[in-house]
Amino acid sequence: MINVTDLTKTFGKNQVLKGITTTVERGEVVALIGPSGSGKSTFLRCLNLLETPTSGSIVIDGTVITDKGTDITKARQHIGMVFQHFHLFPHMTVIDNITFAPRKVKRMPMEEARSKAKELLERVGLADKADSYPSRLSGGQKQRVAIARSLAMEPDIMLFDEPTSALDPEMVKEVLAVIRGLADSGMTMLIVTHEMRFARDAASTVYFLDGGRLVERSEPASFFAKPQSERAIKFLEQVL
Ligand SMILES: Nc1ncnc2c1ncn2[C@@H]1O[C@H](COP(=O)(O)OP(=O)(O)OP(=O)(O)O)[C@@H](O)[C@H]1O
Repeated sequence: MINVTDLTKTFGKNQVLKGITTTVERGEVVALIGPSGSGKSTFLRCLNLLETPTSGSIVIDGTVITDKGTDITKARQHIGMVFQHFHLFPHMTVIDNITFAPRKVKRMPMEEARSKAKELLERVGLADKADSYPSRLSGGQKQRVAIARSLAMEPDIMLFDEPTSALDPEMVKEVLAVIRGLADSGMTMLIVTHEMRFARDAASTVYFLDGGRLVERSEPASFFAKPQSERAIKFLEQVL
């Protein structure tokens, strides 16, 4: 579904991604872990062209999105992204946040968009918050609205960039439960996370990045039981 070949990204003189090659299958849930600055977010952001790769290629469902002349808006329609800070539209109600893109981009009729939004709110446990404004919600609720808003575009792939890092500990669980539900439903997902337990329990594959390289790519059970590289061993000693 996603084929990445020899992907590099350089900011000024800083080569942040140093040739990443990998394949993500449909339905795979990839947890991206590694030390701060190892390139996890940059890798994720390259997948929906929030960062333009310096070299290499990314092919999603047969479309080379890294070609010059790629229609970025079109490429992004199939990829949802959820950020650490929720980026909700503050002056719109929850339901208007969710219906905005389907109406504007897909030209979905209002009634259909609202009915889909209500289903999504149900799914993330916020059916009673449709008419609230984001400022009235807790961080965990805001993040769940952000997830519903991404899902409203019916993406094939969801990208999560540290979705729980800005949340108080008691809210982490509710957001991870929603993400986990999505994983169980077969959504293809890549998640940059510092939640090792989540990576171990919910991911199908763990990517360990270090210094801009994909150092290990394995099933969580084997990665956490027996990491192969010195760097991963040291990293896990620090975080577990
Ligand atoms: N827009 C940018 N301009 C310049 N440098 C950047 C930019 N984005 C990221 N970097 C640099 O790229 C490197 C990797 O950053 P990235 O955010 O991808 O790492 P990360 O592994 O996600 O780290 P963290 O866990 O701390 O979020 C860092 O040195 C960072 O300063």
